[in-house]
Amino acid sequence: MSPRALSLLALHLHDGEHALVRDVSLTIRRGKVLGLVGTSGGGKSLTTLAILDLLPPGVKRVAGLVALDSQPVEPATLRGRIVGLVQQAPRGGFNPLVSIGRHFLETLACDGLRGAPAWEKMQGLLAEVGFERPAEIASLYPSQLSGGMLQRVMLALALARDPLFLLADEPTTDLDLVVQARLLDLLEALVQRRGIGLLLVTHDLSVIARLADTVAVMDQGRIVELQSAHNLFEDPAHPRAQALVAAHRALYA
Ligand SMILES: Nc1ncnc2c1ncn2[C@@H]1O[C@H](COP(=O)(O)OP(=O)(O)OP(=O)(O)O)[C@@H](O)[C@H]1O
Repeated sequence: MSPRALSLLALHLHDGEHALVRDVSLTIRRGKVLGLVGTSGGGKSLTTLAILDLLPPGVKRVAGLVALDSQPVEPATLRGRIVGLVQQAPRGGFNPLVSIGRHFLETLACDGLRGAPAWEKMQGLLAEVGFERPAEIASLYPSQLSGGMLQRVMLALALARDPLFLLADEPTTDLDLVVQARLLDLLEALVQRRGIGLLLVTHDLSVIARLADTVAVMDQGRIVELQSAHNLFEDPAHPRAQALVAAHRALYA
């Protein structure tokens, strides 16, 4: 049976001088959205990257486990096939001299998919993220697409190997509100249609209000609050969570 839950257990990250992430445990469940919010520099991105063992040089995992349905796994083995990754500012995530189509073909070749079946799968993926003329998009180069289009292409690439879980780190930052709303609709549809478990990292509580089932609040490398999205807005317990909700209400109430 395919795994239902992806967990991070008691993660500690260190840069040699300071603890950056302390005792962080999280569980992402299939068909659900776990929001990860908090102050800038709180440790959200490093926590996300640790799930796939993609930490930057100088940052070490000194303790902690990644598990699928409570069975410990080697994080690097999850990349792409079990867990997809979508990051912010997609332009830097593409090779400018390589067409969109070739980006897909290289990813699909990881699973031995080539030729006509690969083209067919690529067109299906591009259609799934809302492109009406997938073949045309595949022929373009990254510089010929807008930021919002590239973000959708990145999402389609993250789905190329049919992952069960998706890690999305600030996927809507830098997009205009209309494009943001479209991307959030798309993520919600993927969770429902494919039964993907989504970790959604954001500093924007309106994104959380729109999509998350459960929310973890991070502050200075620790999770200081973990509860349902509804309760976070109604009754935030930790001062950091209270400050985030108050700031959100001041902006949007
Ligand atoms: N390569 C690195 N080497 C050393 N320290 C790092 C490195 N990358 C990040 N850090 C530090 O680790 C801490 C957590 O950073 P991280 O990027 O995970 O925070 P974040 O919550 O994602 O912030 P933001 O919302 O601004 O993206 C910060 O103090 C940051 O300065």
